[in-house]
Amino acid sequence: DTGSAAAIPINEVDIAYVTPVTIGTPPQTLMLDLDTGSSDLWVFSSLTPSNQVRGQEIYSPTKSSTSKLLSGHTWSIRYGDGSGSRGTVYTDNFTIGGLEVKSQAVQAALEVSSSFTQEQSLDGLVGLGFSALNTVRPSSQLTFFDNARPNLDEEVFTADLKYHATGSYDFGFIDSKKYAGNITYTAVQQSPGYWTHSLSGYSVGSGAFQASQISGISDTGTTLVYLPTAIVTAYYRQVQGAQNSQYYGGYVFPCSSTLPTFTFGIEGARFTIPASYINYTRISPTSTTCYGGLQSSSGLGINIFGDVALKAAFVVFSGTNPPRIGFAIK
Ligand SMILES: CC[C@H](C)[C@H](NC(=O)C[C@H](O)[C@H](CC1CCCCC1)NC(=O)CCNC(=O)[C@H](Cc1ccccc1)NC(=O)N1CCC(N)CC1)C(=O)NCc1cnc(C)nc1N
Repeated sequence: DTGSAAAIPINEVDIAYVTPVTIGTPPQTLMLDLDTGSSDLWVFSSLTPSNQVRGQEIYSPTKSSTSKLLSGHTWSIRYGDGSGSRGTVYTDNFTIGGLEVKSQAVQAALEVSSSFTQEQSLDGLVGLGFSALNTVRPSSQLTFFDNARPNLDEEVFTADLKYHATGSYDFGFIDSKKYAGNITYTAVQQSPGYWTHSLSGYSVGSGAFQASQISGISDTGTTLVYLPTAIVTAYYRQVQGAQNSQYYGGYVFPCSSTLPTFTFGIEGARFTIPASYINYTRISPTSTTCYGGLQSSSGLGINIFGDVALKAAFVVFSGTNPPRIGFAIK
């Protein structure tokens, strides 16, 4: 089997991407954020208090003839940005881009934090990290990818995220029309459950490539790129008027400043993030100060290759044994 579905930016600065999925019988369509940085599939539901729902589509298990309560099971998740949710668990038929998993664990929210309530374009998440990170107790549940894997033509899914445009996620095949040249693979460390791998180095603008192993996670659920302070300061040293603002919680600069590109290595291959991706957003609609798409990871305890980096490449998440991740130019 295979599947292919759109990855649609939820706002004008690509803060996140959502993908249409269907749940249950008859199918209920929700827009979910496919997130390689977590492993819970959870949705706004008919059980979510109405004062916590603001425009989101909801999953109603009672309206699905194929839903089953996974009795005695609960879940509770906390994300890197402090947001979180918790609830109960059903199994039901779940489809992404024509690929169906029967009796997928669908985690119905009984409570969501305010930042989820405020994000009306996001109806939940599909965790595509390793199942070890799943928070359902007393028995953890498998991700959509782990459930689909035995029936996939190839044990892969790919991410083709785009800058200010709709991209795609494919399951079970690698679409050669979506990239140029070769795919460069590198090893993945699957513990504790993220897609953890190393960059082989970086360069700023036309500067020399600095070879150095930089370990981090490729995370479609994180908007920006978070790298070691030394690298980030070297980057913003090239930006007129840039400063690391306590007030804004990161590097900001005059929107009129010229930004260099940022290149990262995967083994021997090189991928360049255009300056426009790193000129992430104005700090307010009328401001002339802009917030960078490249920020320091100090304080996170982990480097994160988020959407700002991933949208500069075609990325193959390979569930083979051992797992690996591949990058290609597009
Ligand atoms: C089982 C837990 C699971 C693995 C969890 N995984 C993650 O946190 C990574 C995961 O990819 C999550 C998935 C997000 C969660 C919010 C909703 C969208 C998806 N990523 C993050 O939390 C990264 C930081 N957040 C982000 O990058 C969010 C994403 C977002 C998008 C749209 C709307 C709202 C939020 N972006 C922003 O808040 N932005 C606003 C500010 C702007 N400057 C950048 C964009 C984890 O590591 N949790 C451990 C954890 C707990 N507590 C804390 C405090 N930190 C933690 N790391």
